Amino acid sequence: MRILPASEFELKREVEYGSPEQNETVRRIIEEVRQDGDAALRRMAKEFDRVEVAELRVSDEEIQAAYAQVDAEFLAALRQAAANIRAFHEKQKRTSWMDLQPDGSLLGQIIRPLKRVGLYVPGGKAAYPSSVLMNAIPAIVAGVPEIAMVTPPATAGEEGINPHILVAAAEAGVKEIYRAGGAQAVAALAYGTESIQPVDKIVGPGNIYVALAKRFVFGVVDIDMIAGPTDIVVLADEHADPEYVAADLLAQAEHDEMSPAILVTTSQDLAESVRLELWRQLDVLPKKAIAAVSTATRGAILLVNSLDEGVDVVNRLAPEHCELLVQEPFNLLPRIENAGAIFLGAYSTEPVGDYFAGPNHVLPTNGTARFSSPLNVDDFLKKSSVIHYSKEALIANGDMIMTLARNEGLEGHARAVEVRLKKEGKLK
Ligand SMILES: NC(=O)c1ccc[n+]([C@@H]2O[C@H](COP(=O)([O-])OP(=O)(O)OC[C@H]3O[C@@H](n4cnc5c(N)ncnc54)[C@H](O)[C@@H]3O)[C@@H](O)[C@H]2O)c1
Ligand SMILES: N[C@H](CO)Cc1c[nH]c[nH+]1
Ligand SMILES: [Zn+2]
Repeated sequence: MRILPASEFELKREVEYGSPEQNETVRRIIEEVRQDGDAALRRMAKEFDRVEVAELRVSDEEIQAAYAQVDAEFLAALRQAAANIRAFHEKQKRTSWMDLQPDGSLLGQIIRPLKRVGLYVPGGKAAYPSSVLMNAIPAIVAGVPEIAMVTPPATAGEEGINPHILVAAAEAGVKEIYRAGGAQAVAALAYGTESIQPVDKIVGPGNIYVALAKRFVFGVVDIDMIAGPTDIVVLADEHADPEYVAADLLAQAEHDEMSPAILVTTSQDLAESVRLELWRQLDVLPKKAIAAVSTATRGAILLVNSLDEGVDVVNRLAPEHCELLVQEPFNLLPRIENAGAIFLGAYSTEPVGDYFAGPNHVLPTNGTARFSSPLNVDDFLKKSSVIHYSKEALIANGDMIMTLARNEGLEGHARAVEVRLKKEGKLK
């Protein structure tokens, strides 16, 4: 991994989001699914996942049978993670409110769950039961009545949906699951096919094809955010342990060849030792083939003159994950403005958040933490404003409303008020 001054570093962002070829592929896939429905999903399962899919929907029997294929240790850990995620998201719940004014008018906000949402659970290079929980639990806490989940029909060349994914879905309470991945699954959720009813919103992370497809269908349905290839920035001082830093960078670099893993440090010594550690740890990493590409092409070790400069670099990069491996992490916390999730101190390694602590791991990537938030209960709610004006309130404020309407040249708006004031004999 290259070491360079932070001032010389230009992050390779997906400015146009994906290459022209990837955009073209996704456009074609979406069009084919719109035209051919289930047949297109089956064709693409063959083309991209190398499997024949007969039945798109996973049966209840298959879901139950998956329990026999997972061990007790996994199930216990999954259940504890689910409890932690549920407890965290319960705190995000909101309630409708109504405010009665002294003049008898009533203003308020009604909050309702979305009716039908689609969850994308990635599964191309690795299977992500943790992403099932992270997608489904906030939707369930929000009270969404219909949840459809899609996930690729093969993972890492192995045919079939990984049983751990099915068990995670069952534990979370998701029953409607389809064997479809990539852009084609997103298109199916947005437009519907013979087997898949369209949804109101699509959430969940995925690779560049999934992220692009979500962007394409936005407007037909809502989406949560662009949660594409994962990324991490570690801000470390001379007190950080190079073994920990290297391990945490690789933990994200192993997700995807497109995943940036970046160290920002005030210490030249740490920079050198992390580079050595990275070589050592990469060499024995099972996902070496992926992490070697991401660290070489997107990774970097950036030198800064002070932690203040380091914080500025973090805010400029706006990472999905930011680890503060410094002596006093809480001192820096208030200044980290752009980050999907912030991990403080040597023992808060990023996988604690990926799997277990409770906050959501579906997070904005590619610098979108400047304006997007982690997946949360609000993503599954919609709001309606409630306005009730009493006769007294309209009489008291009608003049001002008419003034504003006439200022915009909208006489019809003014008259809708005027007609009422006239009838009440209150026109000044
Ligand atoms: N941001 C987050 O919150 C978050 C969370 C978890 C995972 N992730 C990311 O999710 C991604 C998972 O990626 P993945 O690939 O393992 O699974 P995936 O399910 O996202 O994508 C697999 C699908 O991509 C499609 N595909 C693959 N190659 C294609 C091609 N050349 N043309 C068209 N379609 C193609 C196939 O249909 C395949 O089923 C990683 O980038 C990981 O970093 C992000
Ligand atoms: N780091 C990924 C994006 O936040 C989530 C994940 C799932 N499993 C392992 N990691
Ligand atoms: Zn991860």
